[in-house]
Amino acid sequence: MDNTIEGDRREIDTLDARIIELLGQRARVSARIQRSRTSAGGPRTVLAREAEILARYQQGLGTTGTPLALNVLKLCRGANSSADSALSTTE
Ligand SMILES: O=C(O)C(=O)C[C@]1(C(=O)O)C=C[C@@H](O)C=C1
Repeated sequence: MDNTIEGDRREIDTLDARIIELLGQRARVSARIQRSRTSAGGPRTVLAREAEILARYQQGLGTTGTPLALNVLKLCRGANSSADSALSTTE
């Protein structure tokens, strides 16, 4: 029983590490888009695009998908700041 729980926890830890890595990767791609748009004089955020993303998370994960998507977007908007060292590793 304990062995099964320990094994499953190791699997969860591995999955969480992958999710964190993917979120960092997403944030770096998002920062690239935002930099490109703002350096051309555009806005940092595009609400229509964010609405598409919210809808996709909700479709895939149900109502919990919405706050999750909002936090993913928040993370990715913040990744543009040079003070954010946790996400600033190169791709
Ligand atoms: O798709 C874009 O245009 C982005 O800038 C990326 C992104 C995102 O992280 O998904 C970030 C900010 C925008 O408000 C919309 C979406």
